[in-house]
Amino acid sequence: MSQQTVNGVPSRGKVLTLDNMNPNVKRVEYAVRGPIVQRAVQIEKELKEGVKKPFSEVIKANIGDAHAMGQKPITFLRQVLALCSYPELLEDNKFPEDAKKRAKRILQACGGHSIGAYSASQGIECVRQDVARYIEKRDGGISSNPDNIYLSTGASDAIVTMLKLLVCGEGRDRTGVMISIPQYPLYSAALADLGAVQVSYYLDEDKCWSLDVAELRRSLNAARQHCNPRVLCIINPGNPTGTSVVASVCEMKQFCHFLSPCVYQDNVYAEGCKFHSFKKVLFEMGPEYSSTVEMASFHSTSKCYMGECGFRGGYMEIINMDPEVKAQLTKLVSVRLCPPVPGQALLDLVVNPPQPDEPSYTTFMKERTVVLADLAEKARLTEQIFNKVPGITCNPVQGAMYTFPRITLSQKAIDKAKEEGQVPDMFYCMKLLEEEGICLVPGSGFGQREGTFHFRMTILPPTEKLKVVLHKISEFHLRFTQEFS
Ligand SMILES: Cc1ncc(COP(=O)(O)O)c(C=O)c1O
Repeated sequence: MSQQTVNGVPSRGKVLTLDNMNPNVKRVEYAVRGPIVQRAVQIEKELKEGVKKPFSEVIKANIGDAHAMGQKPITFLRQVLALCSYPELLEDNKFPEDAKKRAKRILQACGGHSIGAYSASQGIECVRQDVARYIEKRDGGISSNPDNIYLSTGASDAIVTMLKLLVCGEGRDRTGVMISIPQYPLYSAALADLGAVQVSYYLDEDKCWSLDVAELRRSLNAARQHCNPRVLCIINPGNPTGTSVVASVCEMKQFCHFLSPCVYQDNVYAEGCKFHSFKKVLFEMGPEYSSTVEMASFHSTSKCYMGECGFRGGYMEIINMDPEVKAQLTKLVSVRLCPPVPGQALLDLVVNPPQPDEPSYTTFMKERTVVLADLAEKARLTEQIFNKVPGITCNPVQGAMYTFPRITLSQKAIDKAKEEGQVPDMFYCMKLLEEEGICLVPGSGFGQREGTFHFRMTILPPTEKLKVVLHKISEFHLRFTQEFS
């Protein structure tokens, strides 16, 4: 047999091929940056090259990235980070004294007094102390131990670390992790990567995407037939559904572990709705729960009013974890040395913002309030505009920074999508992208009930731009419906 050559040199077959690579990695899917986003990037390049399109820019409403959508950084956060990054600025009198004080405190806590040095693997001690104090204040005085706080590279890293710790067993003993449908695809992707069993429970779209305990029980009982469901994950407030989960958590004791990502804890807009931490709920349920339910909750610098997702700051708090397992967790996080130190510094400012007697307080509060008030207004506008369109049904955006409206697609549209080799909502979103330059994520990337179709859109674009986006989607929907009627 003749040997293949490349430029005259005999070529050796690849050692790593699709057939022999880790099969779990091939099962990983992450719609938020999937094929639709790749096409959006390609269209942006085509626009730059002068290709004529019916629009002049691509609006990427596919991801919760506030700064990419034009949100300005909060002054105090960036002042302290600038001072930490370039301590010579501590001599500059343009910086307020409280920002300097904070920067000095953080620098002193850093190895070598520089944010360029590694920190302890669990995170800088004084930052963990500040996180614990923040949690105590948030939860009305329920104590939090800095030893139970682990700083992380955004929330994603901590969530994956916790899942790693939890997954074990083979066959029917394999760990099952209950996640909501729709869900944020980090969870399904991490479960696929780790070879864990995804156990889906459905949120009730007709009741504003609420969590139904009977559905949790159904899903748990069904899962027991084929795996070992040990973990319940509840995203609160929800992504992609934009709803604020107010759940009865009496069922929680059935689970060995409870994961509570609450990266949107400041993003609650609906009147009468308030963020409830599950830790607080546990303590309100009494010591039978608060001293036994093993729980990990997660927060991040990526969302809320700061939107500083590029800094990759975050933390997790664990409660009731077996001390020997905790030692394993500490060992596991030490393998990646430490989370980014600038992200830790930023997190410190988020959990310990300027106080009323400090010079930066007024500006800080003004900037924070404007961002959150704008988001609340955009949440309201989104629901209002979409619900005027026949064929789009949009639940109130009570929290987080997304809407997940239901779209009615005709059989003709569904058949056409099939002909094109696409799932129907991908077909819809691709067509929207090609015709209007708006990039959304198809609902199928988050999971949805069979026969229903949705898309996820962030409400982050500036208000005037958001209005244009909402109207363009509305007009597109009417055109699409007519084309496939
Ligand atoms: C529910 C949920 N968990 C985790 C994350 C990850 O956030 P981070 O940027 O902190 O890794 C996100 C980001 O969108 C999210 O929506």
